[in-house]
Amino acid sequence: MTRKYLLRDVSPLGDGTTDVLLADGVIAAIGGDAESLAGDDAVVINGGGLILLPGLVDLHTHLREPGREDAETVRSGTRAAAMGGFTAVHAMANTTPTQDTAGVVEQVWRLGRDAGWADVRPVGAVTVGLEGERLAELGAMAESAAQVRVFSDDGKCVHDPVVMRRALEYVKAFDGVIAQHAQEPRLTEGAQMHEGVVSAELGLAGWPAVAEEAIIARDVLLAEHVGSRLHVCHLSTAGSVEIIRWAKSRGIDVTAEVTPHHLMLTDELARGYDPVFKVNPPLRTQRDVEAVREGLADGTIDIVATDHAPHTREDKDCEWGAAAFGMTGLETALSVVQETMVDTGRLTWADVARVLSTAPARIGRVPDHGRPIAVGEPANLTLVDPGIRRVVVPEQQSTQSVNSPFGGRELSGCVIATWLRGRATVMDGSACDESVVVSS
Ligand SMILES: NC(=O)N[C@@H](CC(=O)O)C(=O)O
Ligand SMILES: [Zn+2]
Ligand SMILES: [Zn+2]
Repeated sequence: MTRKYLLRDVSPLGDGTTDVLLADGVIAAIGGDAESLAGDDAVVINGGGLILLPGLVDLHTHLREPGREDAETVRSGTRAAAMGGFTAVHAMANTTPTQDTAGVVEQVWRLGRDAGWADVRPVGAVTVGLEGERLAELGAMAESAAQVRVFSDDGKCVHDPVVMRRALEYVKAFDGVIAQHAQEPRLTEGAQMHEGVVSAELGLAGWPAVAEEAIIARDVLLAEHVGSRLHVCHLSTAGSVEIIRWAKSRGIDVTAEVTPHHLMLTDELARGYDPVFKVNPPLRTQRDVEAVREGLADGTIDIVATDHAPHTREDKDCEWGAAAFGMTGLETALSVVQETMVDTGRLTWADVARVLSTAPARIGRVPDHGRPIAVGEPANLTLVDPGIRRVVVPEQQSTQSVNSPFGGRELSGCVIATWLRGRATVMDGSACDESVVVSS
């Protein structure tokens, strides 16, 4: 039996205020009868001004287990997810061993279930060992207990067009989707950062926008040709937004994600040679940042996904050229979206629920998440205080790694509480310095 929670005067999707009762794992009442049905034993949260959202769903998380438990584990990564307001995460396949068999994806799924912080949906590798040659056992992963629906060689691009075509065709049988890390490998050999004015000045090898755009253009045409569903990971350039806009206008079944860091940060940050800003795809220009914000606002880009990529100090605290690509993001994603998109008037909180919960749940075919806030629905929810301002301290986060590009920055908003099937995974506002009054 989970406890009952009475949320007084909360604002579902930021629209009006009401009382919400959580009991027996579901939303038991909204409005009038919530108070009377609560009884004496409910935990009461006085939520004046707090926004209630469906639990966030991340389509792109690196949990690093099995293989790199020194950077993150399923337990530490999903705890970070809960702190960030997430109730479900997709665990990327670039683990060691690779998540390319039913056995490995079931292991990751089970670790997530046992940890209990958030539902873990393992992503299956497209090719054996992410090597881009032979298709992995996609059907067996789909039919396993992990119920894999998203397949990706993320970290690497499925660059052989025949392999990509076969994968797109194959996953139709079980309503799966191929999530492509769009990076033309020959155009990015040795690349260290975005190719442009700053890379030329710093003398670092450039990762041109066309290396991303060429693969996206090819893949939307392949998806159209075989009538399959395609998802584009961490889209980062203005040109990519244009291609997706064109593809959608033709009716091609493509979805796309942008990361919080590509919504906020630019390649100017590389000037300090601090590898905390080294990521794949690289931070781009202000013009690209404007384009991805606009694409997210007009629906061209479907979702925000974190690409939470924890790395150890050994792998990050070195010279730029030797450092690993990647940055953490689960505990700052919602704040970055609030600051770049809500506080600027580009998205409403209902839109935030769409881009961070409903749409990723739909793309990943995740049951019980991304649902409306309505009586009878599973109580997968997060409660947010948009009024808080907080400085990010990576060492104090729940993720085991400290490679946050937002360390030392002040951000808006903080998660106060998160519920997974009616059980509180975050309750004391521990993700921020302030908390709402909880009495029981
Ligand atoms: N984003 C990154 O820079 N790194 C990711 C791989 C990836 O998402 O491509 C990682 O696994 O570290
Ligand atoms: Zn990637
Ligand atoms: Zn990734």
